[in-house]
Amino acid sequence: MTTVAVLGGGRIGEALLGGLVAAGHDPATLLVVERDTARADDLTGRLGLTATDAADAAGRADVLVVAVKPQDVQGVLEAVPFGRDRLVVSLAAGIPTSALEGWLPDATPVVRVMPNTPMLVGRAMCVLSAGTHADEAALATAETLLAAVGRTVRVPESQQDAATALSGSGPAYLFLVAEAMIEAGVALGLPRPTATELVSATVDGAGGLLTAPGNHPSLLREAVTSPGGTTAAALRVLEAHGLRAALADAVEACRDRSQELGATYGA
Ligand SMILES: NC(=O)C1=CN([C@@H]2O[C@H](COP(=O)(O)OP(=O)(O)OC[C@H]3O[C@@H](n4cnc5c(N)ncnc54)[C@H](O)[C@@H]3O)[C@@H](O)[C@H]2O)C=CC1
Ligand SMILES: O=C(O)[C@@H]1CCC=N1
Repeated sequence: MTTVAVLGGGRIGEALLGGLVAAGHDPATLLVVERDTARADDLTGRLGLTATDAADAAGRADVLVVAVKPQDVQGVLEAVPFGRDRLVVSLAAGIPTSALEGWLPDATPVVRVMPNTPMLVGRAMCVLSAGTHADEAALATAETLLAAVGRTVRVPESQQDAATALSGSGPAYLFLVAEAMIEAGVALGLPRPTATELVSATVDGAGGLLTAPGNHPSLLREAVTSPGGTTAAALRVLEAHGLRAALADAVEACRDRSQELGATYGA
């Protein structure tokens, strides 16, 4: 079985490790490098895996997953003593494969991934792009790993900023919508726990419909909307307030910010 070392046992690192354990990956083949020792102890206690240092991880792992904050990636990679070939899978937002390759020994295969936080419940959308030296086998290895925590899709690296604007940051847009709906329900007199349950179940159920094979958002919206009915009254207001334009501008702003962050790493 592939030995995987995750550098950074924070939210995303824990989600990946927890997903791999839940998917049947032998904890004896999972390593975490986490500088917060209390956190490392918590992870090893709960997941049965091993906490170690970067040198040991680099010596033992076939795949090194980078799950520290973007500003910590260079330091972490440059501290790793690379003795043999291994695949590096980076989950760090905005850092191009060219920068990652520059911090690693020549010809290291690198796969850049934009995950999202539904990884915490095994329902991530992970968007993958191969670096210069990552061949089909390297991409397939990364996909197999990430399939333990959700879905995967490959894109050319030039599309990573746009992908970030949809699936990477997208959960936050939907949580904002959920918050606003809950507040609106409370304003109409619903108890907060009831409003929260109604909205959470609705978002979950709508997501289930949306991801069912053959469904399309326009058709699903039509199916809810009786002519002259309640939904039509609500949609008219949303359109009048420019919901589509607001989302288009938000996605573009996110893409632009992702490009700006990438430029600081030489993208
Ligand atoms: N939170 C999100 O929605 C998304 C996050 N990402 C990316 O995932 C990565 C991780 O993000 P989070 O898990 O949210 O961050 P986090 O802050 O929860 O976790 C990072 C962990 O790395 C540890 N760490 C930092 N430097 C270290 C070092 N030198 N050696 C060992 N451990 C070290 C920290 O103690 C911390 O536990 C980031 O690069 C972020 O861009 C990507 C997509 C979505
Ligand atoms: O907000 C951010 O920068 C990160 C990247 C995608 C989601 N969170």
